[in-house]
Amino acid sequence: MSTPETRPEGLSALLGKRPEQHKYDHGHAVIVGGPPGQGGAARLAARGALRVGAGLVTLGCPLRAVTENAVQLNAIMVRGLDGTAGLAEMLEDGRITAVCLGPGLGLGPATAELVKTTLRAKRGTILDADALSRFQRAPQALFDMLHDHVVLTPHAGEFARLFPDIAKRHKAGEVSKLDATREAAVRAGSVVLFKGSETVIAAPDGRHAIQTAEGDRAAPWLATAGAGDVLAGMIVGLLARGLDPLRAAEVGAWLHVEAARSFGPGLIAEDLPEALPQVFRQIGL
Ligand SMILES: NC(=O)C1=CN([C@@H]2O[C@H](COP(=O)(O)OP(=O)(O)OC[C@H]3O[C@@H](n4cnc5c(N)ncnc54)[C@H](O)[C@@H]3O)[C@@H](O)[C@H]2O)[C@@H](O)CC1
Ligand SMILES: Nc1ncnc2c1ncn2[C@@H]1O[C@H](COP(=O)(O)OP(=O)(O)O)[C@@H](O)[C@H]1O
Repeated sequence: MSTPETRPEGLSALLGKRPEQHKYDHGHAVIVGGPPGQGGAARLAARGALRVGAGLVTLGCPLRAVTENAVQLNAIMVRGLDGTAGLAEMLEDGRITAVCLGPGLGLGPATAELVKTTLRAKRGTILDADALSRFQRAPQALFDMLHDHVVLTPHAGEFARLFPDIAKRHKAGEVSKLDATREAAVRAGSVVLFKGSETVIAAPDGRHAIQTAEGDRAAPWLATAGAGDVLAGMIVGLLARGLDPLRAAEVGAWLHVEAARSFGPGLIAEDLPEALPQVFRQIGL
């Protein structure tokens, strides 16, 4: 089976770095992590953001999780946050260009407050994992807060939590994955990236992209714990670098599959960020 090439256009211009630029020219991405013992997902996301080229990456986490994170990170900075007030204070720094919430964040009430605080700061924002699942009981409360610089990245389980009626119609074969994702994007009022071996990305204005990892482009090794956390990190890194939400999601999804294909069988989530330099070489950066 021949799968169409879905390489986004203009990658060199979007991803390259010029000699006269310094790290702040490539943006500062923040990943908000969760409690001690659950930091792996946020650290994976942070590594994805750094490898995709964000100039600076900080993992913000509860004060009691600082030691665990700091002993495992070097190029990625760690900052203890005293709850939502601490996050709000951090986001007063206008050089922070994008924020990722969800991987390993937990499903408690604090997650909803951190999401609210982040969305008020009007930065490029990616909401994944627990930042989506936390709103299962009241998805509209989340949609009411979203703005046009947000990307939601649900897997099928998370998609069904936020858009149960659409998921039901999709499961019954009444709507395609593309139409389901487009409807979800309109309802949410933000870009939605619906994950899977076929990853569909849609914006509320109807623009869309599809990244297929099937047939010639199959990458079944991506079905491994933490692969989605790395994808969230790659997208926040691209948002931090100034790509618009649809482009960041599209380019991130393409790089994610290319990194998996470049590494091959045996892939684990940690390998994905480390495979990016090889992909960048292949596309001539
Ligand atoms: N190394 C780590 O620290 C990891 C931490 N993780 C974190 O663990 C938390 C829970 O995330 P999970 O996604 O595991 O659990 P969730 O509770 O979000 O979803 C898993 C449930 O959804 C169902 N489901 C339906 N369709 C699915 C699909 N296409 N893909 C995945 N699940 C589907 C599954 O059957 C399962 O019952 C998140 O905070 C996440 O970031 C995971 O990402 C795994 C790796
Ligand atoms: N069989 C598959 N083929 C290609 N890509 C896959 C496959 N299964 C999962 N993926 C991709 O791997 C990632 C898994 O993300 P997710 O389900 O959120 O896992 P996690 O929460 O463990 O990180 C997504 O980007 C998804 O598109």
